[in-house]
Amino acid sequence: MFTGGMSELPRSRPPALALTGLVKRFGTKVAVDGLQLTVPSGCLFGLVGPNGAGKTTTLSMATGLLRPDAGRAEILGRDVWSDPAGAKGLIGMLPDGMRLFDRLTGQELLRYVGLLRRVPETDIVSRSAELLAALGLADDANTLVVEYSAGMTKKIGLACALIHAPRLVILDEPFESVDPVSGEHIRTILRGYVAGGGTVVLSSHVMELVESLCDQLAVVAQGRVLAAGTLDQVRGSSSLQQRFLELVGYTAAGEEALSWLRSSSGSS
Ligand SMILES: Nc1ncnc2c1ncn2[C@@H]1O[C@H](COP(=O)(O)OP(=O)(O)OP(=O)(O)O)[C@@H](O)[C@H]1O
Repeated sequence: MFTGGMSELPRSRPPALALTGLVKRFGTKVAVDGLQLTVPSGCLFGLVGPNGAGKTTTLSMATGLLRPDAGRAEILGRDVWSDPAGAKGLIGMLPDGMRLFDRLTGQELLRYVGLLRRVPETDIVSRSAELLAALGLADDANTLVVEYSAGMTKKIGLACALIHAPRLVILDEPFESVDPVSGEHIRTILRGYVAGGGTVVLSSHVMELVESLCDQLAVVAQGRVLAAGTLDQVRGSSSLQQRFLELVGYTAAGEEALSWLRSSSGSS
């Protein structure tokens, strides 16, 4: 279980995110299996794991989108399930496959989210313009979101997660489908946000990205945390990619695997 940094925190400063004994089953499948995770305030925290490890399910429970079968999720000391308004008011989130009101333009969508989050009108205007410019969406501010590409949709979703300047942002694969230039802009935005005291939790499959961006991380597999802590604590003297493969038990496919695919004497 990860507890890095907690002992130095004053009692009055709860962790940004504390997940305790989280469990979620889908039928007989145990997607999240007693997961424990503590994310200190002010860090950029990466959540990595193989496909089906339980990352999305965990983040959905952490953000109040999915009710756990057991366990607790607390955001800055507020229980997500007994104080949903208090907890959700502190976060911005980019869920996996988020459904947006896509018959609005990008600018209209940001205004709508800003109003829901009680951002003053003048701030909505200035923040929307800044976010759209920073994410390379300024030219498409008046395009309907339904017409956005996958990467553009991801970026407008990220802008929606940030417009109210929350204390914690939880982002499920924020770099998926995003081009390298936009990816660099997103990194800059997230670093600046954390430098200003915010906390980011993001999931990703790209180890190099997590290695270059995150201060701390957790490796999740089969619904449990296998390792967590600072980058150096988790990877030791290996690269994160190498350490990840060791932790999740990667074994190379045998010579005979998919031999038909390598054959030059196929039937057609
Ligand atoms: N709604 C659902 N109904 C049934 N099973 C589900 C459901 N959602 C998730 N699962 C199962 O729970 C497990 C964890 O899924 P989850 O989406 O949380 O993994 P993940 O780590 O986010 O995976 P990926 O990296 O592929 O996005 C998987 O075995 C998945 O098949």
